[in-house]
Amino acid sequence: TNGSAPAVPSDQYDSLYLSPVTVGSSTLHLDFDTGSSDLWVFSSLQAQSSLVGHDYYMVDPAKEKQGYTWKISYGDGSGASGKVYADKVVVGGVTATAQAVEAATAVSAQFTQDVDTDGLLGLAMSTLNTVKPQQQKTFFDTVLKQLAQPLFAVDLKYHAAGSYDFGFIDKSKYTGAINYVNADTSKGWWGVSATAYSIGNASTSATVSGILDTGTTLLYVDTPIVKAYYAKVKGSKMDNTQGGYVFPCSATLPDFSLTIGGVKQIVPGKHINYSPTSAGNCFGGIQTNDGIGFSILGDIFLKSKYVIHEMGSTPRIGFAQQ
Ligand SMILES: O=C(CNCCc1c[nH]c2ccccc12)Nc1scc(-c2ccccc2)c1C(=O)NCc1ccccc1
Repeated sequence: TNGSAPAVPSDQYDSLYLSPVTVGSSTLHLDFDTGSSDLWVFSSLQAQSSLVGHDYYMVDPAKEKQGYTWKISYGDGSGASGKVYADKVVVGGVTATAQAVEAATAVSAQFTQDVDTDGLLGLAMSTLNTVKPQQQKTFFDTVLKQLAQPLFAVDLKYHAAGSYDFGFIDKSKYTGAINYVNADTSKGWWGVSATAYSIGNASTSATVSGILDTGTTLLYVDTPIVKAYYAKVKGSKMDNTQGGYVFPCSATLPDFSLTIGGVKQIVPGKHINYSPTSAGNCFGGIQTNDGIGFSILGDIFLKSKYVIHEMGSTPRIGFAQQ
């Protein structure tokens, strides 16, 4: 089988993208996340006050995986935890009949206040799943064998609705060739490495290793690259109070690219103006990966491409121009 689900920006800045998913008998709007591996949802196990504004999963005690728990925390300090159920999950017509559904009993304020997000659907390797005493499969792993092809394709868009395709490549969603590289899945993520970067039309050799991550909004790369980029943006500065590089909203932003598999993957300058700040300037879509230890190729990087994640005998990533 095959299936496709829309990916709709949650706000005017593309902070995150939401996709409709049937979980049990509820339709929830989840953030598909290639940077983590838990399918967790707001649930009836939480206090009503935490559920205001959210759709949530009505747990059925008969479906509980007794004694199973989960607890996840992310780099921004957000997180959630709870219990585990086995229930039907449907994404774009693709059905997992007994998918591990991680029902929240506690969710951090970062998620509770974001009333549009009813949970996350992890699409990294199942080796990163946090369920104890036994790790559970991601939705993709659960349905893999029933898919016509062992892949999903990510089509996130700039300030517009895109899609996630499961089991097939949609030729109408890209132009030109698909450029494939092997994925490094050894750390549980969809890892890739670049051999150069370019700012405007100046290219520099460098090794940039990172992960593809639909669950992270921005593009985080090594500090020297970030400094070199904003050196080309008049009036830009690192503003610690705002948590990153900012610049005058009228600034012209150069394109940025990473050369992966010998092909320049270009991020248009326009996409690097992420959002206005409360201080009257604009916040950069490229920021430093200080303290993370690798680069995170988040939505800012992804939203100009059609990216195929293929879990064949050798996991591969395919890049094509939207
Ligand atoms: O966790 C994910 C993907 N799921 C995100 C779900 C999510 C976390 N808040 C959310 C808020 C809304 C929607 C989804 C999420 N990716 C990875 S790999 C390494 C790090 C990391 C490790 C150490 C330090 C920093 C990052 C992260 C990370 O924390 N990204 C989020 C982020 C990255 C930078 C800044 C903020 C957040």
